[in-house]
Amino acid sequence: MISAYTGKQVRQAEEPLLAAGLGDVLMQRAAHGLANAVVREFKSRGLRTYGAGVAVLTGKGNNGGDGLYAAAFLAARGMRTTAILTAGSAHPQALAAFEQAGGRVLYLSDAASGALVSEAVRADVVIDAVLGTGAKGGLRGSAADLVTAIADARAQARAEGFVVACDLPSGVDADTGAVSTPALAADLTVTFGAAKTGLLVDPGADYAGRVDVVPIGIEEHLDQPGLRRLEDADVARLLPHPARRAHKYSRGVLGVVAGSADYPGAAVLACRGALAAGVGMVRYLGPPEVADLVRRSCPEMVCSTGAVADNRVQAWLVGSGMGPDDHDQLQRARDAVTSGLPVVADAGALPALPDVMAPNVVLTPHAGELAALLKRLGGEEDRAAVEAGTLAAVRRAAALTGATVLLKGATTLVAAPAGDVFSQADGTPWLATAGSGDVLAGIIGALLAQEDSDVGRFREMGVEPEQRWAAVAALGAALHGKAGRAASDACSGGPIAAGGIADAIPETWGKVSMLSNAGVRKRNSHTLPLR
Ligand SMILES: NC(=O)C1=CN([C@@H]2O[C@H](COP(=O)(O)OP(=O)(O)OC[C@H]3O[C@@H](n4cnc5c(N)ncnc54)[C@H](OP(=O)(O)O)[C@@H]3O)[C@@H](O)[C@H]2O)[C@@H](O)CC1
Ligand SMILES: Nc1ncnc2c1ncn2[C@@H]1O[C@H](COP(=O)(O)OP(=O)(O)O)[C@@H](O)[C@H]1O
Ligand SMILES: [K+]
Repeated sequence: MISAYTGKQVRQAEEPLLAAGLGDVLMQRAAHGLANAVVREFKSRGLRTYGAGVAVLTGKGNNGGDGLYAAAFLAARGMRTTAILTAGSAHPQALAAFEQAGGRVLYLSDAASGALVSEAVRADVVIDAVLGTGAKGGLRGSAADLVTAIADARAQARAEGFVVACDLPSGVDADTGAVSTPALAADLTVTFGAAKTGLLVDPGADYAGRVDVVPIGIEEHLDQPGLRRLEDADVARLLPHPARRAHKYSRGVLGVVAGSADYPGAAVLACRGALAAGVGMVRYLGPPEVADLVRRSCPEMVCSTGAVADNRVQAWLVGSGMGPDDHDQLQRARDAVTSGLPVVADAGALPALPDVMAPNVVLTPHAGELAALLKRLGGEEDRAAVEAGTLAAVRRAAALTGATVLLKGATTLVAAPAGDVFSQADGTPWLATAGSGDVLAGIIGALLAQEDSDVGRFREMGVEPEQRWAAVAALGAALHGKAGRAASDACSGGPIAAGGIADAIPETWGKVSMLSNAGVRKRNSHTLPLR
C-alpha cells in the first residue's frame, strides 16, 4: 500500500528531527536519494552519466537546497552541472557545496533569460527544485517565464533531455493536487519521506510522471495517511477466494438493474463485468427486450421480474445505461439503495437517488456526473471545477451524501464518507471507451456481492470496517485498470473495446494473485491435500 500525506503532515513529521539538529542530515539524505534516482534514470534510458549536462532550476528555499546538494553529488560523478538561481539567492550551505563540487551558477534575470532557456533546453536532465512543500501559490515572474519557455521547447520536441521534479513539480499543490500554471511536467518525481497527496490525484498526477519515494528517516513520525493506493500485493490480499465447500449462493448473488431501450448494451457490459469478477450468480431485472439481449449475450445470466424486494441477492448494481424516463427502473434503483444491501449506483441512477445514503452505497460518477450531483446538493461546481480539484470534490460528495463516492478518470479516486480516500491509476488511456464504466460497475457490484462480515483482511491493512466499502471500490478500480492494460498489452499496446476489458478480468485476477501472494496460489492449486 502506498500512503500519501499532506505537506503539513510531512513537515510535522520532520519537526522532531529538526529539533534534534538533524535538518542538514535530512537534506543530505533527500539529495542523495534524488541524485541516485537521476543516475538510475540515465541508466534505464541507456545514457552515459559522465559528461552529461544537468540543469537545476533552483529556488531560494530548502527545495532548492535539495536540488543543489543533489547536483553536487552528480558533479562528483563527472556530470556537467549548472544551477539556475530563480530568486537571486539559494540555501547557503548547499550552494557552497555545489560550487565546491565544480558546479556553475547562473542567475536568472530578464536580460539573461534567453540564454538560460537555451541552457536548460540543451541539458540532458532538468531538475526542477524551485518550489516544494513550502510554496505559497505557483511560479511567478521570471521563474514562471523560464518554465513556460522550457515547457514550450519540450512540447515542440526542441528539448531532448528529461525532467526530474525535486519533491514535487513546482506549481503542484502538495495537498490538493491543484496545479498553478505554468508548471513543468516531469518524467519522474523524487519525493522525500513520503508520497505527497497532490502527486497521486489529478491534475497534479499529470505533472508528476512516475513517483519515487526516498525514505529520509521521518517515517515513524508520520500519522494517519490522508490518501492511500492499493498495490498488487494489496489487491491480491483483498480479492475474495471461494471456500472449498462454497456454492453459488454462498459466493454471492448480484442483482443488476441496468439498460434501457436506448442503451441495452450497457446492461450486457455490466453483466459481463460482473460475471468475470468472481460472483456466484448474476440476476438481471429490467425491460423484457433488454433481458432478452442479456440472455442471448450471456447465457450464464438469470433474468428475473418483479420488484427489488422480490429478488434475493447480496448486492445490487443500478443505473448503467438508464435514462430519466425509465421510471420503473429508477424506482428499482431507489428501492435497492434503501434496501440496506450494498449497492453500486452508476450513471442514470445518480440523479434519482435520495440525498443521504449509507457507506455501503458506492456512487460511480465521472467528473460531469459528479458536478451535477454536487450542484443538486447545493454546490456551484461545473465539470471544469471538479477536474481542477478532484480530491476536494470527491471528498465533499462523500461527506454530503454519506455514501462512498468513486470519481472515474485517468486517476480514479474513492472517498469514504468518514474521509478516507483511495487513489488508483492502474489503467491506460485506452480505457476511455464507451461502455468501460459499465464494466467497472459490474466488477464493483460483483465484489460487493462477495463481501461478508469478515473484516479481518481489511483491519490487517489498516482499513477500518466502516471504510472498507471504499477499499472494495478501489479494488474494483484496480482490477478494471489492470484488465484494461492487459487487454491492450495483448494487442501490443493497441486499442481496446469495453467487452475486451471484461474478457481480460479472470486472467488479470489470477496473475495478480499468483505473482503477489504465494498463499493464494496454494489455496487455488489442485494439489491433493496430504490428509
Ligand atoms: N525541513 C527540512 O529540513 C527538509 C525539507 N526538505 C525540502 O524542503 C522543501 C520545503 O522547503 P521550504 O519550506 O524551504 O520551502 P520551499 O518549498 O523550498 O519554497 C519556499 C521558498 O520559496 C519562497 N516561495 C514560496 N512560494 C513562492 C512562490 N510562489 N514563488 C516564489 N517563491 C516562493 C518562500 O519564500 P517566502 O516567499 O516565504 O519569502 C520560501 O523561501 C521540501 O519540499 C523538501 O524539498 C527536504 O530537504 C527534507 C528536509
Ligand atoms: N485517460 C484515462 N486513463 C485511464 N483510465 C481512464 C481514462 N479515462 C477514463 N478512464 C476510465 O474508463 C472508465 C470510463 O467510464 P465512463 O466515463 O463511465 O464511460 P462509459 O459511460 O462510456 O462506460 C472509467 O473507469 C475511467 O476511470
Ligand atoms: K520542486
